[in-house]
Parts: sequence; structure tokens; C-alpha cells
Amino acid sequence: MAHTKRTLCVRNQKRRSLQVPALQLHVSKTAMRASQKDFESALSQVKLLKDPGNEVKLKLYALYKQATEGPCNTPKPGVFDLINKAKWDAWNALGSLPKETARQNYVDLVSGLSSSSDSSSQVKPEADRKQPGYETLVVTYEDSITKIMMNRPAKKNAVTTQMYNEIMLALKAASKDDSAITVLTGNGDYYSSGNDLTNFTDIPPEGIEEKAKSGAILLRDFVDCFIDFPKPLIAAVNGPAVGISVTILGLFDTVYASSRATFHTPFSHLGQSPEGCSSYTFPKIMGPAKAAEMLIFGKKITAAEACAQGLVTEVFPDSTFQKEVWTRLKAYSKLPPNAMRISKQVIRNREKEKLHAINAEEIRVLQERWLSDECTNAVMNFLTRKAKL
Ligand SMILES: CCCCCCCCCCC/C=C/C(=O)SCCNC(=O)CCNC(=O)[C@H](O)C(C)(C)COP(=O)(O)OP(=O)(O)OC[C@H]1O[C@@H](n2cnc3c(N)ncnc32)[C@H](O)[C@@H]1OP(=O)(O)O
Repeated sequence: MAHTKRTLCVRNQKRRSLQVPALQLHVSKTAMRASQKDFESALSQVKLLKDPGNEVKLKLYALYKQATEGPCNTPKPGVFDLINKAKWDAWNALGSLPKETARQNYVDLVSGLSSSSDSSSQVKPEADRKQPGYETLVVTYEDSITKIMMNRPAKKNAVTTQMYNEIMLALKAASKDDSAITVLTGNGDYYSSGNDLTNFTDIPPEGIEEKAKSGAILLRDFVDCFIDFPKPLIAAVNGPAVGISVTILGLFDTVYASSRATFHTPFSHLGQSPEGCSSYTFPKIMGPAKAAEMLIFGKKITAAEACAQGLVTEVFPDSTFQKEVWTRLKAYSKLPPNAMRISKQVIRNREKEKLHAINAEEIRVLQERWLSDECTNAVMNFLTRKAKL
């Protein structure tokens, strides 16, 4: 099997003490904030705004439908019905986002639009372009770079259902905005601790099989977004990474890591199996033997090891990680954007169909694993704090 190694350049490894993460408001608390009255007032307010552009209008439409009708429940329009298909896609991308959260996101989005149109006579500096409407992410646009930062530092940026949906929305928006490159990173001391294990707890009345089915659709759509992302996609791995946040790195174009980062895919420990196309990308990137140690035996590797094995492009000392990575990315973002996009597509298109098939197959297997005693026991152990990785 051929190894496709990324550039190797391991820097000085220097450990630093972890910073105390800022406290994060609990999602359900914020979701409770928007009352029906707030929602209705946002609906009136939106009519007074100047045209916010198609992308925002689609976001508003999707959140409105989700808030009033729940998850998308209509048949997908035909390919030639462009407008209705775009609306359907935007609504469908919200997956099982709860109605209350959609209502809150709608209110936040309108309030962000109102305040930006209040000050529309002033030209805002690029650094201020924080995009409204996200609760689990901070999405900014600066220097032709869209930065998507996972923002649940107190929970080590564990990925909730809402965060999966918001990352998909942010990627879809980034694919259409005028940024040249897109970066995914984490806030706080972790890059991400992977799937939020409480995702296994809100079982609907229809039973765990239904939950597994909706989880499978969510995960398939999530990974598909990374397979299809049309512009250069960079991960700035600021700290330890676990599970799904590691596996999808094989779908990024470049992975920069802090010397403090570690990479851990404890699927067997959790009674689960590999996802994110890692059953294909990892053996291809690092060779089957190293991939098996990670994916079957859950071996945690350091940033330096991940770089030597080709999963990471370059490791930077933690003390200068942010400065060095952003300096590098700002320089890359000035390259001709069309050329970068086309080069990425030439590289990716050859494998796209295969990657989608692998994604579907991994999820078919995983869906069965979620119903196994091994998985249930492992998740219960974590949630009742009998076990930590
Ligand atoms: C029925 C089917 C449903 C399907 C729905 C699923 C949809 C898609 C699934 C995709 C498949 C993905 C797979 C994976 O990603 S597998 C990896 C999962 N991650 C883990 O197992 C990590 C678990 N966390 C830990 O082991 C430790 O927290 C960690 C080593 C990361 C950090 O330890 P540390 O001691 O430094 O910090 P704490 O444990 O005190 O963590 C601080 C708080 O954060 C909470 N936390 C952290 N990680 C998670 C997590 N992954 N899920 C939920 N909560 C997490 C932790 O509980 C602490 O919270 P409290 O302060 O409230 O106690």
C-alpha cells in the first residue's frame, strides 16, 4: 500500500501547563432564552431589514422552518427546481436541531443583522466580522480566511448534535463566501474530545434504533461535507484531539498541530468502529500497521508521531503555535483563490465517489455498533464517571 506522507518537519517539543478554559453557557439554558414573543418580534423585525443576501435569507428560512415545523419533512425537490432545492437543502442541513434552539438561533441571527444594519454607514474592520447565528462555534472572516472555531472549551469542545449541525452550516457558508481558505480549530486547551457522549442519552420515545438511524444520517451528512468541501481546508489542532475530530483530519488538505496536541481514536474502548473515512485514509496516509494500532487498539500518538506518520503536516511549539500558524495561513490566503480551489478539486475529485461509498459503509457498521452492549456499557461508564480514557 502506498503511503502519502505530508511534509515532515517536527519542531522542538515543549510542554506547557494547560490554561484554565473559560466557562461556557449551557446550551439548553441559552436555548430557553428566546420566548415565542422574542421570536414573533424577530419575524416582524426581519421585514424591516435591507436585503441581507441569499445566503442569510436561506439561513433565516431554514431556522424558521425548523423552529415552526421541526426537522425537514418534505420530499427533496428535483435538481432543476433550483430555488426550492436550495431552501430544502438549508432546512435539511439542520438535521434534528431542536425547535427551541432553532428559534433562539433565528432571534440571534436577526438581532445580529439588525445591529449590523444600524451601523451600516460605518465600514467595519474585517476582524469584526464575527458571523451571527452560531451557539457552539465562533465563525469569523478575516484576511480572506474563514475561521471556524469550536467553542465549548469547558467540555473540551465535545461535539454535540447541535455542533455537528452548525459545523455543516458553517462549512456550507464558507464554501460560498469569498474566503480563499477555511480553517477549523478549537477554543481552550483541547482541539476536541470528539463525539459528545451525551448524544447517546436523549433517546426518543420511538427507541434507540430510531436514535441510531438519525445519528447515522447526521454523521453521514457531516462527513460528506468534509469530502465535498471545495476550497483548501486546514486544521489548526491547538491541543489534544479525540475520536471524530481525529478521523476527519484525513479529509483535510493541511493539518498544523501544536506540540501539545495528541491524537486518539479509542473506538474499541467505546465498543465502536472507525468513521470519518479513516478506515481508508489512515492506512493510505500512515500505512496499515500504524493505522491499525490507532484504529483497532486505540493507541494515542503525539503530535511529533502524527507528523512522522504523515497525518500532520507540521508541528509548531505550543508557545508560538498561534502566531506561526496564522502568519503562514495569511500568506497562503493571498494566493490566487481560483487556482487553489481548482488544484484541490483535481486532487480530490478522483477519490470523491470512493470516499462517499466508504463513508456510507463505515456508518452502516457503526450504526449496528451503537446498539451493542459493548457500546452502551462504555458510554454508561463514561457518563457515570467509572472510566476515563
Ligand atoms: C444511539 C446512537 C446515537 C448516535 C449519535 C452519535 C452521532 C455521531 C457519532 C460519531 C462517532 C464519533 C465517535 C467519537 O468521537 S469517539 C470519541 C468520544 N470521546 C470520548 O470518548 C472522550 C471522552 N472524554 C474523556 O475521556 C475526557 O473527558 C478527556 C480525556 C477528553 C478529558 O479529560 P479531563 O480530565 O482533562 O477533563 P474532564 O473529563 O473533566 O472534562 C471536562 C468536562 O468535559 C466533559 N467532556 C469531555 N469530553 C466529553 C465528551 N466526549 N462527551 C461528553 N462530555 C465530555 C466532561 O464530562 C467534563 O464535564 P463536567 O465538567 O460537566 O464533568
